Amino acid sequence: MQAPSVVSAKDLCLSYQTNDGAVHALADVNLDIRRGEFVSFIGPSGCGKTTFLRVIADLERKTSGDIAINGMTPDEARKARAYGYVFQAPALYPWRTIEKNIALPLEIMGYSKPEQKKRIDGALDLVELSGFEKKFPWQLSGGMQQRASIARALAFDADLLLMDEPFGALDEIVRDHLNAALLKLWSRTNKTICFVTHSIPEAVYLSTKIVVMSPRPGRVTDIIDSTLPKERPLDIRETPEFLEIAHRVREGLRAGHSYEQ
Ligand SMILES: Nc1ncnc2c1ncn2[C@@H]1O[C@H](COP(=O)(O)OP(=O)(O)OP(=O)(O)O)[C@@H](O)[C@H]1O
Repeated sequence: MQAPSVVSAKDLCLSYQTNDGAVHALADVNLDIRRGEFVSFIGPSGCGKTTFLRVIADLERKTSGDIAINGMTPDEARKARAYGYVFQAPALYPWRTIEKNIALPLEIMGYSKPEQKKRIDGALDLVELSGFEKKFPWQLSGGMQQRASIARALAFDADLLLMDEPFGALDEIVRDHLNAALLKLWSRTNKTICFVTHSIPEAVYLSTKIVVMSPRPGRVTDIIDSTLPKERPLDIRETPEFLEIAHRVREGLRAGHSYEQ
């Protein structure tokens, strides 16, 4: 039996109106994401990756077509706190400790102090930052700060995690470590993850499904279901199976690129 649908897009279009005319950020996107999947979105700048996440999060409105999140409209899903959002930069408040940063959205939502504490401790444990709750963001490395932002997104305990290039600004070694940690977190929690990246190895290493996109208009050019096992040590990246998937992603990106003038 198939897992239930978490995100379902049918002929989804979104155009931004600008002084230079309409920008077709998403054109006829059809995509079905099921519970427990790890889906990466990859493509050159401007192909609509962020826009797609923003539509799910109800930060942008579709122009036409349909989008459902857990069977709800984006507006209903936002009110039901159906997802956590992790941005490119950590976006932590420097004057608040790590635990106070994670607590902020929980305070706004009116959780009791003991419930806040339980959720903060649980989220910090998941990103392996227990013991750092009293530190300020500037006392942590870039990678730890990004883990703290992931903890903040996890504190709602939503089934869906939207991650917009969360590790893009980090060096390769830290990124490798966070990729492995994220996979562990994903298999422990069975969350559904939508992850934007520019990196082919990162997309192939993390994903059960890779969505290749191309710009002008932003559209999906290939959807690749990974054949890699769920358990993935970092050296899986040297196996023929891994390289084969990476090759298909690269071909998809190249085909999309030739579309540009
Ligand atoms: N608020 C906006 N108003 C007008 N055009 C926009 C707006 N936001 C995005 N765009 C345009 O829509 C297209 C898709 O942008 P989007 O940010 O979704 O792409 P992306 O694939 O995430 O790019 P990147 O990899 O650079 O983050 C681009 O051409 C962009 O310039």
